[in-house]
Amino acid sequence: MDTKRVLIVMGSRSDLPSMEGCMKQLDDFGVSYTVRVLSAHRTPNAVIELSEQAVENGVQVIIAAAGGAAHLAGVLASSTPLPVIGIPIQTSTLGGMDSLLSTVQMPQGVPVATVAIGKAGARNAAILACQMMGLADKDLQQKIVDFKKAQAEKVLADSVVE
Ligand SMILES: Nc1c(C(=O)O)ncn1[C@@H]1O[C@H](COP(=O)(O)O)[C@@H](O)[C@H]1O
Repeated sequence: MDTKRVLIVMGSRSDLPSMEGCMKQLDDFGVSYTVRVLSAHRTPNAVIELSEQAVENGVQVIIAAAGGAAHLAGVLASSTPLPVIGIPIQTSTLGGMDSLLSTVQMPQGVPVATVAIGKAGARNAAILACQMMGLADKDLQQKIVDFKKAQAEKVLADSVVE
């Protein structure tokens, strides 16, 4: 099996539309990833097993997305030494504030690096994962440098409104 550097886990297939930007951003940086749909509530044993095996499978960063009572990222973080980035999925009932608080408010000793609610957060999770991996991968780090430069140039080019 090919080693994929990023493991993306989402709580439900209903989260997929919110996650497309995350996958696209990793594609743009040329970073390989695996996507799994598993739930800390519905399939707890499978989530723990996946997390426990992540290091030996060659994973470097885990990205976890869940909505509502979003315990997925925290449960993944409980069973791996790898960094876990949590994406709070936007919800129709509480706007994603439920997802945000249940992802970010981890107890001491089990951090989850939580990004913004929804699609912006999903894209930022991919960028943050690449920044982490860029510490030991100078080519990837250079791609981040180029990306930020291009982004800044675009903002400056569009900066004059009238
Ligand atoms: N928050 C969690 C977890 C978990 O934290 O393990 N598992 C599923 N979910 C979330 O439930 C929402 C509704 O899921 P369904 O659409 O399958 O009912 C999704 O946003 C999912 O991430």
